[in-house]
Amino acid sequence: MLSDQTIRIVKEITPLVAANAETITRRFYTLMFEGDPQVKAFFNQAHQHSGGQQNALAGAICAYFTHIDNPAVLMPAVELIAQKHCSLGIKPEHYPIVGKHLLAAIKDVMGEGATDEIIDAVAEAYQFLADIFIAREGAIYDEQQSAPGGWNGYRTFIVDRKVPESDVVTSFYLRPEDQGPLPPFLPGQYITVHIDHPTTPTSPRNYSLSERPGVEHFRISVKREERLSPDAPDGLISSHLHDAIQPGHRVKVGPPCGEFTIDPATTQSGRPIVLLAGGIGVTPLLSMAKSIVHANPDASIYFLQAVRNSRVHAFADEIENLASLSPNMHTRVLYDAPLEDDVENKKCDDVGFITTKLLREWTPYDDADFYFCGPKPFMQNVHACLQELGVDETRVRYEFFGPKEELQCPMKNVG
Ligand SMILES: NC(=O)C1=CN([C@@H]2O[C@H](COP(=O)(O)OP(=O)(O)OC[C@H]3O[C@@H](n4cnc5c(N)ncnc54)[C@H](O)[C@@H]3O)[C@@H](O)[C@H]2O)C=CC1
Repeated sequence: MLSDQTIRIVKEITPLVAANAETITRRFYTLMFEGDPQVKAFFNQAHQHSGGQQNALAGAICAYFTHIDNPAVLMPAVELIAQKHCSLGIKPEHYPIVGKHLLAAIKDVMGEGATDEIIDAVAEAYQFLADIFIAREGAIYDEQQSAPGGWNGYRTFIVDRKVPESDVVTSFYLRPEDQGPLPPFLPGQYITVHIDHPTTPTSPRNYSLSERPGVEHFRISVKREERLSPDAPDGLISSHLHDAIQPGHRVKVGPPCGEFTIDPATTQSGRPIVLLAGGIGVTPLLSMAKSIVHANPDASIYFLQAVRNSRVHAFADEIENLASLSPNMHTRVLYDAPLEDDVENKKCDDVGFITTKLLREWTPYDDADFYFCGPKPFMQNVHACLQELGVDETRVRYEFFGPKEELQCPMKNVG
């Protein structure tokens, strides 16, 4: 338990820390990458470059400090972060490194305001949270290792097949080089892929599994992200996967992780499931839909795919084929930038973005569980529509690829 004094001090400094949180986290990453450059390998530099990682950490610190007297409300966020940490191979020995540089960053930013008493309180609070993460991550590593076909760290996989799904999305079918079994996973989970880029040292990347569990391969479906400039880290790995990784090549893969999941068995209850996919956010939702249909062909599923147009529309046939196996699966396709003959050729059901009206008319919104994934503006839009329909937050789940972000006001989704 944290001491009362620590709780009191942390509460007192929370407004000041919140006002300076991003300055603190930017300073923190600078100090850590200078002082302990070996940890840089864990961090996607595209997320550093965009500021997403710094924002996510700032949000996490603010949330923790705000709820310091009731950390139980942080458990969903702890689970999300613990799963990401395990996907990257974060170990107990990394926590003192982070703690040291975080305290130094707080001291730097707060200056003389950071008294010894304050620094001691923050150190105690940090250690308390670190111990929670270390315990949970230890349990996840144990589960991964002991699962049939499971492992810890990296296992070598062979690219078996490479299948274009649209102009921008390509699927990679991966099978273990050792020909051993694959572990079970929950639909919605991601794997970690580590490839050595020929010119640039890079960190591993998470990709959602787009197939259901129980088939003989893992499948990831990767969107080619735009390279903003030749030096920018954005799109470095996705372009390399598209251009250079071919069938027969080896990649290192970390075991399935992630808490944006659905247990197909729960769909036996008859509650409808609404899956709303924006762009490449379709990948975890496709795995969910296939798993549910496999477990319960009669399940009530509403699968909406929002994409720009037919050129970038991945999995159109796969989703239609799936719906043909399931009498209660309803599909809908929205294009917001249709090509000239897309509407005429009935490639989409509607033109535009998702609206409250569409969800009201097409989904059993007063009863269903909602899962959505897509680019941030898409998720903000869906979230606002669901709020307008009065859908309770307990029936709403969504996932950000990469560092956690907020859909609404900061800290709203932490509890
Ligand atoms: N959950 C996550 O964190 C996800 C992040 N992304 C990232 O977002 C970026 C764009 O992804 P793409 O697949 O190219 O998506 P995209 O830009 O093609 O958009 C997909 C669909 O989202 C909807 N959408 C886009 N902007 C909207 C807005 N302002 N309001 C309402 N709806 C909107 C539209 O229906 C659009 O067709 C990529 O960099 C990708 O990595 C993509 C999917 C999931």
